[in-house]
Amino acid sequence: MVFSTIFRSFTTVTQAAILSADFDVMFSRLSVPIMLVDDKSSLLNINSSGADLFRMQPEELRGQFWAGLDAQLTLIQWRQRLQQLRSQPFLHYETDILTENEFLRPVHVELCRIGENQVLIRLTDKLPDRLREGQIELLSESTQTGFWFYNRVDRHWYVSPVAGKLLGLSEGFVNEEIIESFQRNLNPTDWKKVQEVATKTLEKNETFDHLLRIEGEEGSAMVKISGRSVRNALHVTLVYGIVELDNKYKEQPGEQQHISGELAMFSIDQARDMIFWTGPDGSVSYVNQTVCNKLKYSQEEMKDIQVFDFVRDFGPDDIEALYTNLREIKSLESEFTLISREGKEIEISAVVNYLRFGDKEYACSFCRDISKRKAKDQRRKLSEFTIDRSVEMVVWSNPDGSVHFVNNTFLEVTGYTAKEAKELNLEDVFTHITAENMPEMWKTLRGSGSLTKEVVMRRKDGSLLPVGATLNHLVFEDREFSCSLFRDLSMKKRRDTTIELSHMALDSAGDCILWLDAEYRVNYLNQTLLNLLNNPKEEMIGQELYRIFPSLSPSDIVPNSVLDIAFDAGAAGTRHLNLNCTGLEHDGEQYYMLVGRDITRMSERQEQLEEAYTEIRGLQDRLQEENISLREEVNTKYNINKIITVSPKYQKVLRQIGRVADTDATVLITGETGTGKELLARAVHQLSDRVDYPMIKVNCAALPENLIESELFGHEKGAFTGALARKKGRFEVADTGTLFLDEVGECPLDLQTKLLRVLQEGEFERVGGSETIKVDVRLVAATNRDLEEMVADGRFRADLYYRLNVFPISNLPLRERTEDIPVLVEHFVQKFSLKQGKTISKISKGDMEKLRNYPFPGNVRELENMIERAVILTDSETLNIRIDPIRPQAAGGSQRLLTFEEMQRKHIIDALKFTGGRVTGPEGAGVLLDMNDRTLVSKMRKLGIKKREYLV
Ligand SMILES: Nc1ncnc2c1ncn2[C@@H]1O[C@H](COP(=O)(O)OP(=O)(O)OP(=O)(O)O)[C@@H](O)[C@H]1O
Repeated sequence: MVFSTIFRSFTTVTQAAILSADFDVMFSRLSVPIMLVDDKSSLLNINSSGADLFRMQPEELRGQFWAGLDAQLTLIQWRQRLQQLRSQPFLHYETDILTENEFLRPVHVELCRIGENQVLIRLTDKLPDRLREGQIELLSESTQTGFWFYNRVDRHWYVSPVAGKLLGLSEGFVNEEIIESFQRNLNPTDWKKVQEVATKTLEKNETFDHLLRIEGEEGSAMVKISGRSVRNALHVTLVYGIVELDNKYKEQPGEQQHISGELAMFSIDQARDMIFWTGPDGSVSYVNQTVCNKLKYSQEEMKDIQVFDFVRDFGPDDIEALYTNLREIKSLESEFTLISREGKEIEISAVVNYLRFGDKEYACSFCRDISKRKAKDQRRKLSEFTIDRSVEMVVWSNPDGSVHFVNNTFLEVTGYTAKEAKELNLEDVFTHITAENMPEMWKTLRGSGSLTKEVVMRRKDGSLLPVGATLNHLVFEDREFSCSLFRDLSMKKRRDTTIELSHMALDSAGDCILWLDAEYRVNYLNQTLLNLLNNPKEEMIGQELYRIFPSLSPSDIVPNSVLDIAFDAGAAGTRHLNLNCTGLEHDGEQYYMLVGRDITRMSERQEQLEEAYTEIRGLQDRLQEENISLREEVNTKYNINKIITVSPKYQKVLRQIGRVADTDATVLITGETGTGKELLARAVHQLSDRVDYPMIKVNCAALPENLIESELFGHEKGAFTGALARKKGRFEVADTGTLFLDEVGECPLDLQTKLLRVLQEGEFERVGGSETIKVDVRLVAATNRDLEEMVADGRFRADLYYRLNVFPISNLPLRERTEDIPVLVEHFVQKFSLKQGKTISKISKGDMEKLRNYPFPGNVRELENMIERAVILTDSETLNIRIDPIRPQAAGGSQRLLTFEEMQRKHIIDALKFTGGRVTGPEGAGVLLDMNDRTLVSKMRKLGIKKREYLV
């Protein structure tokens, strides 16, 4: 019953408790055979009662396998049992265990699992219970029947005193001597019979009944020995039986009396207790055989000595005091130390009885050797001593909270005396324990077997102390205890605070900190680094280095080195770290610390700076080139900003302009439409000495044939219908300045003749006038036509062509200077954004690439229009541009087919150029285009055409 409680209480014992010294002590103290095995059935611990069943020492058994000791158990069965133990708390079965002498002992096995992988095994010896020797002796005496048995497994003989007497065995017989002694009392024939019977009985499960003549010291007698055997699956384990006098002897009452007296004496002699009869003077009247055996004196020798000779520290005064006491209370219990003949000390516990026969007084003492118990007490004291010196406070308490035991550490820490401590209750000491919650605590403790928590302890002076507590539930000798261990946490708390502070400091450091272990796995990383990685800390600990910095490998981690790395920090983009690597050794382990400074901004600035330098270098180079062509050769009035270019080829063109500008030479600018011929013409004017005088433009293609002459040379009043007043012609207006003849290839042939005259003679007459007018005009002409071809075809006068072609400048199409596209885009975006009041600062890389690859048949004008449209459509910082797919070329011509909108646009612009920007009225573009003025205005708005750009 007691055991089963303990056994069950073990099921709740935690792993920590199993490892504790207390557990070991308790385990070894248990009298029931018990052992602890792991899941591989290896025996971790066994107490001495358990080891006795194997007839071995605990040390010999530890480490052996239960599956080997259990004669019927295989390893597979053991695994099955373990499996069963997962779903049920206990398992029982019957088996045989293999003893040291290779006998099988039948046992009952009880298994229960404790902790994760340990099993507690309780064994119950199933060899038939021995009757207690005392009981047997009683029975023997009253029935005059002797009992005996032979435990074959333990090779243990028991022969009750009556049986011994009947078999004529000598006194003080022990195991091996019994057979020898017995044989001596038998005649050889009987001995042979006995041997045969014994062999048969041990082989089979037999009963026997045998009559033998015993030749004892006190004459011969006929005795009957009966017996039977008990066996297990393999062999007989036990033989037992009785011995009694043959009936014929029993019928003799005198003899019976005699034997009975003898047996009584014999019984006393063989009793386990030491029995002394002593007188008040210290003389020894009688000692039994057990005393002789223990003290190593013979019966005779004992009669010559006094109690003072073998009881330590016991003198005449003591015996007198003892008798005084005995006469009054008749019986007393006391402990003495006996000294054997060899000087060995034997601790005894004695029950001393007072006997009086006539005038003679005796002290009859029944003494039991308690040396073993004393040694145990000694051991207990030693463990208490050890507990007292433990750094942990130990408190054993009862279920009502009253303190059962405290160690010295507890007294030192709390300031209580040992006496005061005994009066304490847990609720006096721990702030969290109250009489109300105590039952709950015990319930939890019983359920889980152990509790660990941080609590606050109240010292005697009322001051509080944080302690770490481990409470264990233990049942010892049928009593429940809580065995609690407390550790002063104030130091730990202080250390924890320091650690916490250091962690906070590391976390709030501006630098990224990463600790790696010897395997280059993450041991710690601070918050700064975590913020960059954007991953939970738990996921990062234990990870390999590349998970943090993919570009780093363990071989890069060299103590005292500095590394610059870039890594992808997700949403935060690419980050640049400057890492300092340090190697450290702690507790014999190697660690590496990487302290990284985020130098992303610095790197970005560096990159920006480098970009800026490159740009500046580029600008410098460009400026240097421009300087050569423009600043050195061209006058300072030249407005370089209006001509945007980075193309070296185009700069050659500009250098030509610079060279010819301040001469009076006629300049012929050729090139595809929209390449900027007019821009070059204006540059020639601006860079010439005539810059302070007007540059007058005449678009030869836009002038109606009937008006062209009067437009160029002017007319007198009434020269033709509608000539209401005299009007100066463009040549006259351009006097001392520059006349720009745009699209000169479109000039009608008769006009070409008149033009030639002006160019050759520098004079002309107004239409309808006779006055010869002389003008000083610098002529710049431009055309997108191949004049040479026209001359060859007779569509252009050769002499005029040579007159114009004094200084030919061939303008480049945009597709031959694609490097100008990005700068022109930027220029136009800026120009139109400003106009539209927008802030557009970006263009996608893809769009820019598309633009660079676009052939721009309409050249810079087409690009300009494209950008203007895009700016109108853009509502963000990034230009929203649509690059039209390239359209086929117009059949037979060099120009591509214009869209309907482009065509309308070109047509309106041409009209505006002709009217000098006038839209409405009799001289407006509406009349030319045969369009209602309001329709034209709205069309222009829709197409983004500004009349002021065409005002002359
Ligand atoms: N290098 C340049 N830098 C800035 N703008 C330019 C450049 N070249 C041309 N442009 C612009 O392109 C548009 C067309 O230029 P321009 O009228 O001079 O060309 P064009 O060759 O005379 O055309 P067309 O043959 O149709 O008369 C104008 O708005 C002009 O300012």
